[in-house]
Amino acid sequence: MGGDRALAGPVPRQRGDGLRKSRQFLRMTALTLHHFGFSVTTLHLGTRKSALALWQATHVRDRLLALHPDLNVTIVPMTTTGDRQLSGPLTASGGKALFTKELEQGLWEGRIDLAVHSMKDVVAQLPEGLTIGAILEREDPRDALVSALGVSDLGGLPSRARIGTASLRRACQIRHRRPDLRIENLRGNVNSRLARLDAGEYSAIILAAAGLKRLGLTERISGYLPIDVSLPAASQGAIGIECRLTDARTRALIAPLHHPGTAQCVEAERAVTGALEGGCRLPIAAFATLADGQLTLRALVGEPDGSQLLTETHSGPAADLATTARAVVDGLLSQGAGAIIERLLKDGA
Ligand SMILES: NCc1[nH]cc(CCC(=O)O)c1CC(=O)O
Repeated sequence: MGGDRALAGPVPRQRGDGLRKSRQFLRMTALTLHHFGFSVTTLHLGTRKSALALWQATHVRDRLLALHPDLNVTIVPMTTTGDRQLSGPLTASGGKALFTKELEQGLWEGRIDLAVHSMKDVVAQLPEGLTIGAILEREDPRDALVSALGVSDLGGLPSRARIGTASLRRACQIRHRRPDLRIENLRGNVNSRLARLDAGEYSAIILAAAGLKRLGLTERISGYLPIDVSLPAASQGAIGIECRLTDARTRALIAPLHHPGTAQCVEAERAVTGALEGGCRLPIAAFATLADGQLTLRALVGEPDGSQLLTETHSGPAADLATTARAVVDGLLSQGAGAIIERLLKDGA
């Protein structure tokens, strides 16, 4: 390296040489320090400020430090537009991109190197130049019932009981089984939703089991809604780490956290919601499992009032998950999902 140049004598100085040399100097310094047991690698890890987001960020930091003891990881809590607008239905206020945009801006500008997200909150189409560098092993994907009286399933709730959820997906599936229940809008972070239940506003609320478990609130779960009662949202329970596409160093550092089985399921689920313009403006669910290299994908599109609920399930080799996802989407469309989606998107616009 550089030897040929030295033998060839002085080289005319070129524009950009200085910059290249100082970069090279920094790199050599880092390598030398590393050689003597020092490391100057610091990663800035961006996160939202909710308790769940901070738990997830801390979890990713701790797992990175366990893998790379020399690494510095600085957590950078950021406020997103979505966090500032926590009133009214999510569907009316611009959707879930609002929860990731500021973090993605931070990645773009180099203020952070990683952004930790619930994959459920990550939109189908990532901004240019960014990638999900790792998806962690999924936590419990089910929805959980948290009820004031400890009722553990939908059937045990009294007639006309008030149920808190802001999710069209949850509302549609609950109403399908129990048209008498009164679904009421409930937004906010996990702890504020629990506080409103405790204040007596609802008989029960529905939350992702994953969030409750991560926050050490497992004992608040009155019962788990089975997958065939409440099909989960695409990616529910999975944490993703977003980074710059070209940031090879960061991508290499997080690569060991990647869980390929979870990633395949999440990819199949997101293929369905992506193809159907999903997001949180529609009652739409998608959930995949893997067994012996076979991926089974189930998805659902419904009417918010629960009057219609279309489901489709297909299996195929995990290596060919795009074909399975396509079959599920085509099946839903041939059952009439297109008309439901078109009408709901028009009404919501
Ligand atoms: N929409 C908010 C959100 N995003 C991710 C989770 C739960 C954790 C997860 O799915 O990984 C939650 C809360 C909830 O749905 O109860």
